Amino acid sequence: MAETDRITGLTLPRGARVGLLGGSFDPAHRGHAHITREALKRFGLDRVVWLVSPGNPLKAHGPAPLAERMAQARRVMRHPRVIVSDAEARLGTRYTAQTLARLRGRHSEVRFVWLMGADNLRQLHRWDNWRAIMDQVPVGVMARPGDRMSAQTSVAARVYAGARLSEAASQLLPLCDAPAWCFVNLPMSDASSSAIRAGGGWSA
Ligand SMILES: Nc1ncnc2c1ncn2[C@@H]1O[C@H](COP(=O)(O)OP(=O)(O)OP(=O)(O)O)[C@@H](O)[C@H]1O
Ligand SMILES: O=C(O)c1ccc[n+]([C@@H]2O[C@H](COP(=O)([O-])O)[C@@H](O)[C@H]2O)c1
Repeated sequence: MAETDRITGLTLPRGARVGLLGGSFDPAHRGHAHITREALKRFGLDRVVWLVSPGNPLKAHGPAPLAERMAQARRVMRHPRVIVSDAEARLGTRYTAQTLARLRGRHSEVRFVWLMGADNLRQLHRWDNWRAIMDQVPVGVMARPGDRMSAQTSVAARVYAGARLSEAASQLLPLCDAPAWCFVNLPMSDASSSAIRAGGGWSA
């Protein structure tokens, strides 16, 4: 039986292949659920953890309260292999490079994969210490409307071109040593939190 880590609150079996989907989830929507189900299949993951962020360091406006976003995320994503987590708030980290270092330290026998939509790969080089992200864990990138091509020619994609795994080999991603990244095409969802907020559709 896996033990629950007293700091992160996560119960992750030894050797498990665990995808981390970091996000504001302000609010969570069907696009998040869709890429999560795809990631489980395409990257051969045992679990996906939704890391509900205390606040994206690049976004000027703070999100809705964490408890509301967690509750909404749990309503949107009910799946036996998906965990909605406030581990970043528990760890007191906001920057992904730092979060990964702490998670890897506390769950040293887990194979983590950082997951993100193509829009985030496009701007990854603006994140704090971004190369440390690529150098710590394999990264799985999922197509998103409008960003499929630009992401693949982004700064991060070019700098780490030699570490790209072909889409046909996506199942191997969790077993790769970093740096390694893989872009997968999938039936795309145009859902976005900003569109929901703009439509006034956010209700916790
Ligand atoms: N429809 C989607 N297709 C692919 N990836 C997505 C989609 N929606 C969200 N993601 C990815 O999920 C992660 C968390 O996204 P986030 O919580 O910021 O939602 P968002 O819809 O992108 O929000 P916003 O519109 O406020 O930027 C990011 O890596 C993002 O790229
Ligand atoms: O570490 C950074 O500098 C950094 C900058 C921007 C975004 N992130 C992370 O990227 C994830 C997606 O953020 P968001 O707001 O687009 O959902 C979330 O986990 C953020 O903490 C991280």
